[in-house]
Amino acid sequence: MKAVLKPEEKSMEKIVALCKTRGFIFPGSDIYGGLANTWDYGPLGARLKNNVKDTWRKRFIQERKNSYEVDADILMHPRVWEASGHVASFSDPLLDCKECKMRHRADNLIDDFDPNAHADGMTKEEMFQYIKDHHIPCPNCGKHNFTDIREFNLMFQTFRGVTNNNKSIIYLRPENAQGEYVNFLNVQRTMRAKLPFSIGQIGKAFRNEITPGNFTFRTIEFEQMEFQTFCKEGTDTELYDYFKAYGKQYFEDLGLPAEHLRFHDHEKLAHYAKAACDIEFLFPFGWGEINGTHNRTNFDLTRHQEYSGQKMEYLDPETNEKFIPFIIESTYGLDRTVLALLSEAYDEEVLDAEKNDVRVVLRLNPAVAPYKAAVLPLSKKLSGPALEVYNRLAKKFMVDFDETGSIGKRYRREDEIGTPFCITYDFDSENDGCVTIRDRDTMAQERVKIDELEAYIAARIEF
Ligand SMILES: Nc1ncnc2c1ncn2[C@@H]1O[C@H](COP(=O)(O)OP(=O)(O)OP(=O)(O)O)[C@@H](O)[C@H]1O
Repeated sequence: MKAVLKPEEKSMEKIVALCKTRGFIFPGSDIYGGLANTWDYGPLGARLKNNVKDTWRKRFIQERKNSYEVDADILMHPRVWEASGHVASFSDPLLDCKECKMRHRADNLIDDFDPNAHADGMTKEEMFQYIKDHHIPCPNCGKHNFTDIREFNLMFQTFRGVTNNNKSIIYLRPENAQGEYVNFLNVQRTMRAKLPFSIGQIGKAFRNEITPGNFTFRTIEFEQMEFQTFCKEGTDTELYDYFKAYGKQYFEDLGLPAEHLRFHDHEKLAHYAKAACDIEFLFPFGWGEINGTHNRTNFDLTRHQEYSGQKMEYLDPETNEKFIPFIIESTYGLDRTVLALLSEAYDEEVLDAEKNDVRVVLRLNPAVAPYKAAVLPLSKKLSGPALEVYNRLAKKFMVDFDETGSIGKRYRREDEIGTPFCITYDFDSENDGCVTIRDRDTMAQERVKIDELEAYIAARIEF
């Protein structure tokens, strides 16, 4: 069901507040005053996130023949990041305000000043000149007095062993992709996979982002759901177009409406890429990338062959040709997807304007809602049999149980956390073996047999 509020009518402050008060997302290291751009998922946020992972696994691994999941280590051989190009060039263009000492990303300063300026197509020098020519002020203090632009590598370094010397440097991976690429041969051989086949992975990535994050949109630790399709050159463009559309459909299936999604084709491409496109979502703060699809050619495997000395070739069983496959990458930011779902689902419905009665409701797709249902005894006297219903359902689904407060208040609490079905056990239930199910979105109620509850819920939470 569509939200009553439009994206521009939603406030990030209210969404952040709801996330904090209802146990979705807390500031990281909260009791120490927080740590910039880190967030912890609470009981409901962790459920929501896991449910999104489940939907992704279903669409990308389970329902696709020739798709294999891996779970590679975060710490990899340092040569991996030399081969991938991250050591040399995974950096942001930064400058400091000489007046207030605030650090900024040059491309963000320009894009915030004029969204049509396309800073992603500019060199460092062009960005500096643009900022100067347009006299762009510091967003913090309003003055225009910046340092030169410097490239700042985004990889977090750490050391293994006891000495902090160059030899022992290792990196926290800044993307999942390399874990899939270095396992290309292992997966191909063990699964006897034939091209085109895909390797997917869900895992953490780390980037030393210094710019403000817009809640969980930009954090220094985040999770990606990645899908790499290995293919023969010549079939790459068709697969690239296919995965752009597949990704958009996945987001729509999750409940993000087509009018709040758009493709953003990249003008400036990384030196190895043949094509790149983001899927952007309309957040309350504007459009933001939630997915990237890239035609990476055979760059990555060629580089790994060069740096590792291992042949990364595929032997075509039909033609007997040997070649290094092309890769179509489709990468999904899990935290950004969760934030998009929360933003889209957040809604306020005026039930009675005179009494200022506004219902806050999270219209989450039931497939990802933290609780699938809540069991509510009408009176505490009914807690015993209601608990039996709860225990039965809890074997199948995440279910909440709430016996405190008026039934109206309990409905509202469940609305706020997106529980699609409230199951009320009343005095008639004892005699007729039925309960009342109230629908979160329509608030319509219907009487359903307790024995049929499981099938009722299962049919409505399928993805
Ligand atoms: N700092 C971050 N915090 C949360 N999610 C992120 C972050 N950086 C990237 N992602 C997610 O990982 C996905 C793939 O990463 P990719 O390297 O393509 O991002 P990116 O183009 O560098 O993102 P951006 O331009 O916003 O920094 C992105 O589509 C996004 O959803």
